[in-house]
Amino acid sequence: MGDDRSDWSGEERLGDLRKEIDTIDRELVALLNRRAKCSLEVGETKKGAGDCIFKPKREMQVMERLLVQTDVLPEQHLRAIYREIFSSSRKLQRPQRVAYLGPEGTFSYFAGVEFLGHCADYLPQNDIEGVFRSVASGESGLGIVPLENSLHGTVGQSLDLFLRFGVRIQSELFCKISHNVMGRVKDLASVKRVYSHPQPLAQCARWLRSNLPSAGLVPVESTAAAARRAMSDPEGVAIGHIQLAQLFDLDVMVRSIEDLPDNWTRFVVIGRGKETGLANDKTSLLFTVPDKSGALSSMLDAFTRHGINLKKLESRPMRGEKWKYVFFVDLECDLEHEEYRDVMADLEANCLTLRVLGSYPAGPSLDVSAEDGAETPQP
Ligand SMILES: O=C(O)C(=O)C[C@]1(C(=O)O)C=C[C@@H](O)C=C1
Repeated sequence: MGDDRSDWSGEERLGDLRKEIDTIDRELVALLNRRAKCSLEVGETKKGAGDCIFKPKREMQVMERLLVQTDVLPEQHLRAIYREIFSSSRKLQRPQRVAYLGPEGTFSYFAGVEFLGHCADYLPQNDIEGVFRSVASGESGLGIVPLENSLHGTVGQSLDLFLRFGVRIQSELFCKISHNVMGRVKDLASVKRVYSHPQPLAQCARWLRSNLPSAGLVPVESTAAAARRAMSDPEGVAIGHIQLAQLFDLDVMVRSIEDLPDNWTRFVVIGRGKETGLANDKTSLLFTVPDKSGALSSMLDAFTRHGINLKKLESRPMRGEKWKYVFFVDLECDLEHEEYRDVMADLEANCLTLRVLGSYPAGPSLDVSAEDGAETPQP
């Protein structure tokens, strides 16, 4: 009974292991502080040189090196730990606000936290224009905006805002979007109202028709606003991100109700700075061409001549000039790197105007639809 020798040795072993963990934790905190001091010095150097704080390519290189080294610690855990180390490091160098399409609980919010960590100060904006404005004015150091969706295509508003604001793309990320039914209703049969943003309502239309045919669909300005409505409606549910349930104290009633499950949104992080030095993977450009036969194809030929892969080509109306268009392209190269100087000259010779929106590393794929967030392979 209580004095079994094997229990005693088990307790001794536990005591020893806890002592070992305490020692390791002391060493870890000492090392984290050493790292933080280094980061502060890096920050001072950058301030002197007018350089930007957020260096996504450098963060990815550090991460890749560490992943090779990891042993029992799974990749996903190491990534989560380092996301927060980088987040703290950036904040130590310069407290940075991150503007996003609010309120707290939207997919933009979760994309931001999943990518930039919890140490940043997230500043909700009423619309995407507010995000661009906040970054361009210097109120926020960074902003996060949706650029395109794998099922619904380009977010035209985001592209158009690049024409009005002189901000640059610093990084990209791909987020898996999934929708859930949440509320304080005892069962589906008692649901009278379904609140959500029009897009999730459309993306779940088939499921709603089959499972809640007599409930009224109530479009609201965001999925977070829907969760707020569901909180005070005993016969209403919200559709949105699963973490809204925790934020608004709702029960998750049904998970992943989207009609097409492979739903990804590409977000970009915008800022005012330009990362220098490290060769990036992608470049986004906007350009205009003369209104004459072959003008666009001579631009495309220039990409072909230099062996540059075009990932995306989109045209948008030019502001204030009807029936004239501006072209947005994503290229698989770092056009701002010195080795592309001649290519840039060639491109400039073939267009009317050309603006580099940013060179940045190819983004990770994050399953922000998961309860605790997780990395998944590229779609
Ligand atoms: O290497 C830098 O430029 C740093 O500022 C350091 C550091 C880091 O903590 O490792 C911090 C922020 C950058 O986004 C990249 C890396």
